Amino acid sequence: MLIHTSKCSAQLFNVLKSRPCLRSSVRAKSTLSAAEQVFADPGAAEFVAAAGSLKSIPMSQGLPEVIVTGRANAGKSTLFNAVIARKALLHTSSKAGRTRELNFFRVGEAPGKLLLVDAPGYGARGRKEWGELFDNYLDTREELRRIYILFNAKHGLNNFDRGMLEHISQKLLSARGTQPFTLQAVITKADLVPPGKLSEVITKMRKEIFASAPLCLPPIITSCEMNPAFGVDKVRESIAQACGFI
Ligand SMILES: Nc1nc2c(ncn2[C@@H]2O[C@H](COP(=O)(O)OP(=O)(O)OP(=O)(O)O)[C@@H](O)[C@H]2O)c(=O)[nH]1
Ligand SMILES: [Mg+2]
Repeated sequence: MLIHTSKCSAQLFNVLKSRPCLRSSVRAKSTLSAAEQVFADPGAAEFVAAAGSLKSIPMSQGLPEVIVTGRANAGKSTLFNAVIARKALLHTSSKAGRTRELNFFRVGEAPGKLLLVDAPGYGARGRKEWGELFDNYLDTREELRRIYILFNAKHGLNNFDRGMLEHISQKLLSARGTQPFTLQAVITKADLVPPGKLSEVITKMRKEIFASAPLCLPPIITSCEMNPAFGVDKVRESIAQACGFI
């Protein structure tokens, strides 16, 4: 892991801000206030349920939902903790394979504004049954508004990632040509790439994502290790928009 001195963080932040293709990660003032309102009360967020099988997926609460996916250890649970501004509502670990069920979290005071759904990772450390559970959820959940697919900036995309992008792409359009939910890419752990290489790394990942999933929304770049965390406001804004608050 790179050690990030404040000078290094400042340099990284400048790279992130200056690149046109990364500018989407910088605050969009016009829409931020609505997103800020949705996530204004971190203390009100609550764990709702865990589902290890299709049968145990909780009844819909009529709230819009977004789900996260990505290879094991991509930073899925950490990102959702950052989004709701809670340190450890979701369990994270340096060991891949920490999240093993679909975990539902309510945002906002009951009855709530929306649900965040944390999912187990896929790839070499994933399991077939987790993939089936994830697919079942996508195929049946009418409240699903957007899938967030995360890629570690340090590792780039591998064949599992490309396969997952292609797989989800097939579900993005219904037989009638409508889009029941959308797909948003997120590049995590930007702090693990040397600032001088970040633009090149992100440009390459962006092209690869588009090649496998042309309908995927262009990546939001994040780092939850930077202080303050980078790009999380943009993810909040994206969730609020997907769920109809903007
Ligand atoms: N350097 C750095 N580390 C991060 C970042 N985000 C998450 N991590 C670390 O990456 C590790 C994995 O994070 P998790 O959030 O548990 O990852 P996950 O994708 O939920 O993992 P599984 O549940 O096992 O699939 C933890 O040690 C986190 O602290 C980031 O932006 N930068
Ligand atoms: Mg996790």
